[in-house]
Amino acid sequence: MPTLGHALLEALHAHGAGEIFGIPGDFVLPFFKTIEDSGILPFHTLSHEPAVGFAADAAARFRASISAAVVTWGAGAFNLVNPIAGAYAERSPVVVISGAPGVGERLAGWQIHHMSRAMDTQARVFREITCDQAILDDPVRAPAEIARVLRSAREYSLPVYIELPRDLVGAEVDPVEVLSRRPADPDALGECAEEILARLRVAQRPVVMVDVETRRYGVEDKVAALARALGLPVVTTFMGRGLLSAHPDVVRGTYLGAAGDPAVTALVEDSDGLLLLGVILSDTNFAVSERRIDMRRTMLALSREVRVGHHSYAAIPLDELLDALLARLPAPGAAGTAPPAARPSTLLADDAPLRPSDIAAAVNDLFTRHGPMPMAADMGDCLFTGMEIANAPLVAPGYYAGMGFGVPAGLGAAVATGARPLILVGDGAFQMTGFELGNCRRYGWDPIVIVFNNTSWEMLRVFQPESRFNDLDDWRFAELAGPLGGDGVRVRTRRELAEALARAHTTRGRFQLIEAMLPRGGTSDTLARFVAGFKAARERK
Ligand SMILES: Cc1ncc(Cc2c([C@H](C)O)sc(CCOP(=O)(O)OP(=O)(O)O)c2C)c(N)n1
Ligand SMILES: [Mg+2]
Repeated sequence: MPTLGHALLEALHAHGAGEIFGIPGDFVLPFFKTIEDSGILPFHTLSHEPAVGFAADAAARFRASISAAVVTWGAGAFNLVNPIAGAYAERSPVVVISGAPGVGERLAGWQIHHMSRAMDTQARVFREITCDQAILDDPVRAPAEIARVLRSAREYSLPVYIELPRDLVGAEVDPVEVLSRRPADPDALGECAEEILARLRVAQRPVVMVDVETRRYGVEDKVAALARALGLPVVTTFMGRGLLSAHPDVVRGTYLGAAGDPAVTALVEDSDGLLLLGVILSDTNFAVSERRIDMRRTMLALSREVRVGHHSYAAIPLDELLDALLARLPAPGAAGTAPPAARPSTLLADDAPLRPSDIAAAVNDLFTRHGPMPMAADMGDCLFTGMEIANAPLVAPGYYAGMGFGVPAGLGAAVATGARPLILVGDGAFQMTGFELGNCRRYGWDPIVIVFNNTSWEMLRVFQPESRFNDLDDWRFAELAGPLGGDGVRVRTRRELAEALARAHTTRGRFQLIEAMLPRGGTSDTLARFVAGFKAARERK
């Protein structure tokens, strides 16, 4: 019989986890020992638990599978709350595993170190930001508990919580079985698919909009096949930027309402048959709409439910819905109807001072010459600038909007994809988690990192220009790169940026930090339009 620690690791692997991120502590040392000795999953320690959460979240997004964040009880786990709240908001199935006091210790009656209020306080906190939980305090029940929780993570594409008492890691248990995901009721599935197709057929201007769940459930190819079979255009949401990047013949662009491409905005807002696949109805996706979306003419598949107009079908997994729709259509023939994506802007490499949109142009040129890199963006103007980069795979906190995500997410991308990532991060966000780059050398990661250094919390300044607290000091990040194991360069002009990016691209084995100096008060074109759209939408209310 395997030990509980082994069985849990084997179960993570069997359910699709590809790696573990974590930081040990005395309550989780036995499990970390099992992780290290067993070699069942590669594991990477980072420097602060928020980064562990962000890296695991990004790995889950790029893998379209579960990932694991392993921490100690109390001080470690509570550091994980914010990234897991963000993973819940953006539907990323991170498995949180927290070591915990042993079963015997809990009965001793002491206040145990790392405890905040009570023995179950931590579990109660995580109950609010995970879809399922298990306290593995009984070796007999533990395998079934693990199986149930891991199935929940995969079915709902949401984080789950497992608490592992340190004195049971070596307990003998039965192996964990892999429970199959619960299928839809065939009749309900058929009725739902036929109703959607009937509505799309009578619509004059049907459109498909995709968001994060199409990545989480690995159905981007099926969505592209559906669009081709029906001859429909596909648009992504702000959060869904980078989706279907392998299918440029069907993707018309990203819907940003008043802040986006007017042709894409009209496509969505004039549509009389909007099929929303995995779309989160959030303000960041829709608040800058020039006109409200008519929900009577909208079909929304999200969280294993399908809403058609104002009635809904329960327990309809997104992949099964797509299979049911495709089964009722002729095999997708020719390529989609999207015109070739407009060639993204290219950089005029002259001595003009840098603006954020120049960074997008420089990255577009790099991707055109050498192919796209997996991207991670933080919150801030770097994310809006990212909307101006060609539709390449991108992870970003587009809805939860938590800063600190970018650098750790880029490290998670390096592990999950095995490719060299490009990280876009503002100076404020870099102050939060940028130092995690110090972990690159021991793992051989060599991301290219572009720091948008405007010595400012610029996004806040755009909303409230009169506040002086948005002024940040100049931390001279490029000079910090060397001691952390990378190379850093500060650039001020478009020519310097182009040269630095070319040099970074040919330098492997060390992270490359390009500190782009930007003026306070200047933003990307997209952020300027987004804020104007947000303010206009607020005034309309
Ligand atoms: C963890 C955290 N703290 C605070 C915020 C609020 C906030 C923003 C959002 C609106 O809530 S945007 C922003 C400034 C970002 O500064 P920087 O990284 O330098 O990027 P840029 O200068 O491009 O704005 C803050 C502080 C946040 N989103 N996440
Ligand atoms: Mg800034």
